[in-house]
Amino acid sequence: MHIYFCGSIRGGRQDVKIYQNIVKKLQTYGTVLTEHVTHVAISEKGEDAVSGGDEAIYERDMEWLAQSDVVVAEVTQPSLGVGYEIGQAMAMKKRILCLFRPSSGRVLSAMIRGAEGKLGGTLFQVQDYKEEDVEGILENYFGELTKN
Ligand SMILES: O=c1[nH]c(=O)n([C@H]2C[C@H](O)[C@@H](COP(=O)(O)O)O2)cc1CO
Repeated sequence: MHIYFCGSIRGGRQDVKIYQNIVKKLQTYGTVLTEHVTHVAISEKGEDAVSGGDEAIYERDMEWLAQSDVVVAEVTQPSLGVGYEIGQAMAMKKRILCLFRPSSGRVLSAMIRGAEGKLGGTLFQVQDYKEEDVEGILENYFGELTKN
């Protein structure tokens, strides 16, 4: 299974440790195409080791998104890129799980929360979670997926 993980980069790197935990768990279910999102060496300036710059990053990521079987997005730290990836993934009719921590004190964008169910059935889901529950949430989600 190919998994596309979305997490904030230029939107701010505050949650990078949480991304690491999520991706570690995701790697037990398949290949995470975007593991770099969890790298502490990538600052909020973005990747600087990609020759071809932002255009190459965009093209690589859209290609990975197209290849993915499931998209998991941590949406607590607001990020234009993550919002864009989710919109594109919806247009591609991908299976998408958005994870949000209400304990952050933030209120999730209506363009994400309000899109729940819009692809029909459970294709687009938003799940509120606490950090300590994330493994169980992913176990349930991927358990259901592999049943189908
Ligand atoms: O350097 C990058 N590399 C990269 O893969 N991205 C992608 C993956 C992330 O899920 C998302 C983060 O978007 P943003 O940088 O706007 O927070 O965009 C984004 C950047 C920088 O915008």
